[in-house]
Amino acid sequence: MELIEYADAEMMMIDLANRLAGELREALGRDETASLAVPGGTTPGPIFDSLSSVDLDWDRVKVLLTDERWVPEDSPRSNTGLVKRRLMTDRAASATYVPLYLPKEQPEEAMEELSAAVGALNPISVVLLGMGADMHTASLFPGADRLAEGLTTEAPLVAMRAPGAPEARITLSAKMLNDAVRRHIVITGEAKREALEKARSLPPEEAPVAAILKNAVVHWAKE
Ligand SMILES: O=C1O[C@H](COP(=O)(O)O)[C@@H](O)[C@H](O)[C@H]1O
Repeated sequence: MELIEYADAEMMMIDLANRLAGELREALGRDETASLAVPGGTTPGPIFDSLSSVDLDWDRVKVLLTDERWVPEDSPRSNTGLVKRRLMTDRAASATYVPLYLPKEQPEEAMEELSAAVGALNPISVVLLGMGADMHTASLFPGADRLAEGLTTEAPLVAMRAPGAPEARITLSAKMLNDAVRRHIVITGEAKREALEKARSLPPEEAPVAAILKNAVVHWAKE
């Protein structure tokens, strides 16, 4: 794992957006299309704001989430809603969105269809992940019902329900995340920094982020 510390969060978000754009450009130089997986939650909005205006061959880029909460797109909890509002706008509006949600009662009912589309992207060119202070990443939560499956399966996606999460989730598996060509984790604040340090000496069953730290670049700013 490589750790990059930034003087402030605003600078980190801009730098990281530029770095992701550079890696996507590199991928587009190699292949006909490139893919970018991004987190939801409260952290990545400013990265999306910068990235969306970058001059890139966006019509050759596929965008997906690292995980989704099983709620409709118009819910304030929807990660899809966030990505559509803040990333897939401006120049990035011409990218193709690969969904992690379908309007079905439970994620299991959509698993086959979603897995086929997501599995076809393996290896993802660039993955950006967030992390919670509880050491979850994507929707690989400590104490989740299918955490063991999420950490070991060859499948691209796993449905997940966790004690602290109000709705069912769907998440990229650890394998799908680790297969990515480039992998970044973005965190802010002292609590998450402490959680990251703790995770480094714990097994993934207790600290799921530990499963994807190898060869990842962690970007941290105090706030
Ligand atoms: O629920 C989620 O949480 C994590 C961390 O979110 P943050 O609000 O602490 O930044 C996020 O990475 C994940 O994609 C999201 O579904």
